[in-house]
Amino acid sequence: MSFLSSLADRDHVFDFLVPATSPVDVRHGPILYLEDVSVSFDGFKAIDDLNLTIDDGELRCIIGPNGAGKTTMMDIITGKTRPDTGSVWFGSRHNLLAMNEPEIASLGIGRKFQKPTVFEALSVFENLELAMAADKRILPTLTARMTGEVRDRIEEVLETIGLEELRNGPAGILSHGQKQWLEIGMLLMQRPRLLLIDEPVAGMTEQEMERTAELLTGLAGKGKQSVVVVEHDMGFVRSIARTVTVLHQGSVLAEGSMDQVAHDPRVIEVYLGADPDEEAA
Ligand SMILES: Nc1ncnc2c1ncn2[C@@H]1O[C@H](COP(=O)(O)OP(=O)(O)OP(=O)(O)O)[C@@H](O)[C@H]1O
Repeated sequence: MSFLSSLADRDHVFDFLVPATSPVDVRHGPILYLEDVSVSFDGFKAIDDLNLTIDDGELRCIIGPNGAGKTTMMDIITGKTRPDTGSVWFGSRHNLLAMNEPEIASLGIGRKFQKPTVFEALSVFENLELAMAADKRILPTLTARMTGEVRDRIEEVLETIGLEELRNGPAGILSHGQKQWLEIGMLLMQRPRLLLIDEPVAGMTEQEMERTAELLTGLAGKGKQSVVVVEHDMGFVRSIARTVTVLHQGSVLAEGSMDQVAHDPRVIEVYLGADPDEEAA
């Protein structure tokens, strides 16, 4: 919309009038919208005219070969990398390209990297408590400032991630899978609207993978979170995916149900290999 026509549009809300913390507005569209986004590193186009739309409450899986641009895409959404061109919107109000990383995080976009980074010496409970604290160096319990509201939220999150029984044990003794769930719980403490999760099941046992599938599918939903999962494990993707986006050379090669993309000849050629049923089973 041009500046002049936006002046005439009574519903138009100017960026500078919207406080960074105002709630995400998904009444008229998606929760996340990337349009014609490109970024080059030393002349190499890592993201090339990328278009992506994530609906409110959706659970989307992103797959693609190494170097397809999945991490760079996440970096652009969270403000770590600035694209050369394009636009990135969170709901219809928040222009993410006008914000820095902390501002974007405070809007309710949580990111989980592949490797869990919990505080091993602290208990599971304290890790969740710390995720809520404004000053990460001081546990609220030490200053006797933990409110009932925070305590209730911790209880809720402990139940969601299935670690109630382990609440008082040090996070260091958790299995790899349990650490991943705790870290997801730490993100949930902030009541995010969008979760970006990088390879959640790498290194997990079958049982942990099943539990993670339940956790992620349970988190997604309208009025709850939207979840974007980058994952290489096709069995896991098949078990959780409604819609799969295949990235290749920085743009969307295919999008659809797991079955649709697994049988797409272009996807088979660049990513899945010759036998989609075998690879995607
Ligand atoms: N900061 C950077 N400087 C130079 N090149 C970069 C930078 N970040 C990413 N790239 C390049 O951009 C391309 C896309 O990388 P990216 O890490 O986004 O891919 P990916 O899909 O996440 O891969 P993987 O599945 O291996 O994690 C790669 O060729 C990578 O080498």
